[in-house]
Amino acid sequence: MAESLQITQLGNPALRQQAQFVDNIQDKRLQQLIDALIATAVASNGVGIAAPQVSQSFRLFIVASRPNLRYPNAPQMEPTAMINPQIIAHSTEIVKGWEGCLSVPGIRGLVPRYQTIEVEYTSRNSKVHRQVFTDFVARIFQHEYDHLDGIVFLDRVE
Ligand SMILES: O=C(O)C[C@@H](Cc1ccccc1)C(=O)SCC(=O)c1ccccc1
Ligand SMILES: [Zn+2]
Repeated sequence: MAESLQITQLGNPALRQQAQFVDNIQDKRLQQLIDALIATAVASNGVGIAAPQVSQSFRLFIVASRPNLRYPNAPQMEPTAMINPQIIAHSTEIVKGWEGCLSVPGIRGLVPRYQTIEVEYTSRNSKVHRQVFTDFVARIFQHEYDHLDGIVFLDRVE
C-alpha cells in the first residue's frame, strides 16, 4: 500500500487552484499519485479524494463509495480513479444531502446536488468511460469534481 499524503486544509491556496488536464496517464509519477490518493482516502476513511487535496493540481480524483450511516443504500465501490472527468448531462432534479470534506474537518453541510449525472472520464488504464451516476455516487462525483475547480462544499451550502 502506498504511503498516505498530507491533506490540504481550507485556507491553503493550493485548494483553490484550477487543476490542469492530465496529458500522460501512463506516466509512472501519475500512477504513483493515484496509488497515494487511494491510500490517503482509505487512511482518512473518505468516500472520495481529489488531487488538489494533496496539493497536486491535476484533474484527477478517486471515488470510493461505501454504505454508511447517512447513505445506507450507497453501493460498495472499489476505489476508482477518474481522470479528466466531465459532466456530460444532468437531471433537472436537485437534491440536498449532507456532506463533509477531508479538507474541512469537523464541519458538515446540507448541499444541493444534481440527483443524476451522465459523466465521462478516463480510468488509470487509459480506457474512456461514459456512465450514469445517481444518488450518493453522483454526489461524491460532484463534490470531487468541484475540487478540480477550487470549489468546496461550503461554497454551495444555502
Ligand atoms: O473531501 C473529500 O473529497 C472527501 C469527502 C467526500 C464526500 C463526503 C460526503 C459526500 C460527498 C463527498 C469525504 O469522504 S468526507 C468523509 C465523510 O464525511 C463521509 C464519509 C462517508 C459518508 C458521508 C460522509
Ligand atoms: Zn472535499
